[in-house]
Amino acid sequence: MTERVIVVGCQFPDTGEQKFQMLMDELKELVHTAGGEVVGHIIQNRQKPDPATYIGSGKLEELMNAAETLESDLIVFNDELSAGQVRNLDANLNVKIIDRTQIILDIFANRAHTKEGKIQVELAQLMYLLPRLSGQGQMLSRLGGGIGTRGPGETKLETDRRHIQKRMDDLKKQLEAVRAHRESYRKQRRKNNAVQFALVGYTNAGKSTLLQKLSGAETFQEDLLFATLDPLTRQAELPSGYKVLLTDTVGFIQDLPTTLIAAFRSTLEEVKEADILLHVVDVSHPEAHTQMQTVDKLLDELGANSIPVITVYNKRDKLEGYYNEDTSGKSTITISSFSDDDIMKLKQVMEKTLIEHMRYYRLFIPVSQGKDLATIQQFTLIQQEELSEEGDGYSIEGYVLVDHPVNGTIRKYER
Ligand SMILES: Nc1nc2c(ncn2[C@@H]2O[C@H](COP(=O)(O)OP(=O)(O)OP(=O)(O)O)[C@@H](O)[C@H]2O)c(=O)[nH]1
Repeated sequence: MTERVIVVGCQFPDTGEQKFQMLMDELKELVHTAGGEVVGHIIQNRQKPDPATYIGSGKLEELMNAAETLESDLIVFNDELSAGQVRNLDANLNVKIIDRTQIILDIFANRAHTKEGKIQVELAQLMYLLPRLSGQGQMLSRLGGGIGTRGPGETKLETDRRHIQKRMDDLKKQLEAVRAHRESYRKQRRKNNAVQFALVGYTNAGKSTLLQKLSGAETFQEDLLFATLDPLTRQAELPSGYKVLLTDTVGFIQDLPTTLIAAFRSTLEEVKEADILLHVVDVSHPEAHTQMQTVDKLLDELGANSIPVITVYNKRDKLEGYYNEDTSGKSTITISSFSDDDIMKLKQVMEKTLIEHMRYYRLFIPVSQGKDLATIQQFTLIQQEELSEEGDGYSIEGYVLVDHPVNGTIRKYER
């Protein structure tokens, strides 16, 4: 059954008209992603939120009427509500009420597919719930199912504060264990010296689609926000045949509640591990510029601002007319993920950017050294390989990561 949803938002003086509109539109998309249907919206201009009911009493009455006339099952507020506000609204409205954080949590809960993702979602849900437990009776009676109540932790939520605290401690321990496991995987990767590209970008920019096109592998992808909750890593082959790793990351969103940023830190930490970032931008989105700034700001906060970035303006096919390409000197490319030609061009830019961070080598290797030849072919980016006229060996030109163990083998034949 599709829940009928009314969205409610307040515009305060410090939120510009445009930003407020964007946040409201985004909330509607979030409702859609969570499986609901927006049947109405109520907005109010206020100096500050009403401490008791968030919206003013007149608006509350309007909301009560709308909820009845529109036969809505759910009201979603475009902000984080306090426990008191929820309690007071609950007392006036006969409909389930949730806030922006809860709907994001709900979507995360539905999307988590790895152990780490599930733990993080449950932890974030409990962190959200804990300070709001005072009005327990009403809070818990609201957990009747549907949007805002789903998730790995849903049955465990019906328990007291102490129990929740204990559950959180357990989850944190589990998370540590999962992270230790991932850390060992990272060490392995460093040992193999595989180059890692990470896809970052605003939610729905097309990261999962690009990961799939670049790697040729099947990955989960759909036209819904947050299709990607857990990092996904795939292998991709650059034009020279050099193999790199590509990691997808969770989509950024404006004003992501801080509790969520903390809970999803490890997903975003993948970003810091990357050698090069692909910042995917939906160039057809009217707010593309603001979205880019949001991503840049969050990358800054993560301490990932020293990693080279290739800006990928995606969905060029949705643009009418010519898109004026950025010529600021930064690595940028405008593509459509659906064009094989564009994907090839992007791979060329990726290879070019990567080469800037590698060492050039030139060598001659006798045909008798088959094992070394195979190693060099596997671990370096080869630009040219030619059998000598005498047929006794290969001349090879290429690039190698400066700290890769294969440098030892290369040096034996370099000239
Ligand atoms: N027209 C057009 N649509 C695209 C292009 N690339 C991706 N899409 C569509 O955009 C939607 C979102 O793509 P995803 O790859 O799921 O986006 P994402 O960035 O991974 O999204 P999150 O997981 O929410 O962070 C899907 O419907 C894609 O088919 C493109 O170049 N052109």
